[in-house]
Amino acid sequence: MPLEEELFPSTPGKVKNQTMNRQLHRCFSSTSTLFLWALFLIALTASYLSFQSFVDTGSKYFTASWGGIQWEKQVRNSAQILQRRSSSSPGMSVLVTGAAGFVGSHVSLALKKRGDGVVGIDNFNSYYDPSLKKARKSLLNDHGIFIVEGDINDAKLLAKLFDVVAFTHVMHLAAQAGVRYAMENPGSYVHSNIAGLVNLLEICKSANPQPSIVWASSSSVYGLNEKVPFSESDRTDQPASLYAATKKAGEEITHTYNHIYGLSITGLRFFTVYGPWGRPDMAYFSFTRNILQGKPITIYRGKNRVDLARDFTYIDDIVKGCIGSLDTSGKSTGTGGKKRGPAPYRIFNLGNTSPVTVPTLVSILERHLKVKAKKNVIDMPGNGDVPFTHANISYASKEFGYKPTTDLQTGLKKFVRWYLSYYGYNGKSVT
Ligand SMILES: O=C(O)[C@H]1O[C@H](OP(=O)(O)OP(=O)(O)OC[C@H]2O[C@@H](n3ccc(=O)[nH]c3=O)[C@H](O)[C@@H]2O)[C@H](O)[C@@H](O)[C@H]1O
Repeated sequence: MPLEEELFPSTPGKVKNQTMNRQLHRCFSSTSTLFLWALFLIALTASYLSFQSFVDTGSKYFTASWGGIQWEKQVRNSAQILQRRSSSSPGMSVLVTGAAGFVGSHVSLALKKRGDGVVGIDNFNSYYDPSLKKARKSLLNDHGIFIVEGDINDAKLLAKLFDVVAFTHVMHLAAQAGVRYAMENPGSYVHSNIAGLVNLLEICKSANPQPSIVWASSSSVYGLNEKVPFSESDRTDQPASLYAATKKAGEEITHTYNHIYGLSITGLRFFTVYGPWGRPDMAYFSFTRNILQGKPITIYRGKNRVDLARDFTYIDDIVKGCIGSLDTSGKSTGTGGKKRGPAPYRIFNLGNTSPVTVPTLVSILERHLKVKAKKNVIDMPGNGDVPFTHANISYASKEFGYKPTTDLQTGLKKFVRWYLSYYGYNGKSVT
């Protein structure tokens, strides 16, 4: 009805009829509104209930991805010590975190081969190609090592693992690695290297018996230190990257758990580890891929055109250092989360003691690959890199006879052989 007609009707009778109609209409429309509201509420309740059941199914699925009789059996079998080395050395049962990683997979295999029990945990994140991690996992699986897919931040999962197995040692290698990536994704370093570490230590401190812990720190903690070679007692309070800062924080955090709860702690400062099954994000690996694919490589150069140098350390030497550390770690002293006496707290450099410049690394690769690199040399961007690293290894050598034996030339030859057998000459699938 037009507005004027409603305000000024032409006949009074019409007004009465229209008023009745309007009331009827209002009544009808309020019933239909009610009906619509009821429908809406029913739909809301239904969607809430189906969401709840989705959440339930999800958590059941999550729980089901670990746990259960079969899963526990796999964990127990994998942790079984198969060979005592001597009456004084009964063998270990080791939880290896980051077991599908580069160092983790090598250490796990070496432990298993000499008869120790090994259970792995790895979150298979996509920082680099997870298919390489899956391939390492299947290699370990062939040797009877079970890797649980999970995150070290998952307290329930870690507690369950310690319920099932009384681990004597934890080899903690799970971490967010990479110096320059810390500028892109700082949160991932806090998540794994700080929060994950604390979560793991919380579980270890409450475990009964407490395990001894050996874990991966990094040469990067020396940061802007200029005294060479780097010794464990040198300054480590000038980190050049967030990665280094989180590793340094790890050294302080583990010290606290050693001090308060009597956990035996050994921190290993690895110096640019390389070798077969390595990390695709590292220079030697990405250079190899680019050289073979005919793509240019970027070589950073330090201040005043000085070449950058690293104390590149071959994986087999690092594995020996890890095992030597485990064998000499000594016992944790706490029970029920309470310290009973002082426990060992140690930090070792694991390096090669002979730094090599990045351009030399490239020329060794060119020789092994028989391909010339397309080089693009630029000044080092302010991205967390340090100009050089050089390890003094006398402490590790004294404590457990650490003695690296593979030079860069020999180690890269082994790496290239593995690379070509794994990816082929084109290596197109490498990401
Ligand atoms: O010892 C460690 O604690 C660390 O070692 C490793 O870090 P880095 O020593 O930085 O190794 P890596 O990236 O291979 O660069 C090697 C050299 O190539 C130079 N570099 C690198 C990339 C590039 O494109 N160009 C280049 O010149 C670069 O400037 C550098 O001079 C681990 O990644 C790290 O996780 C940690 O474990």
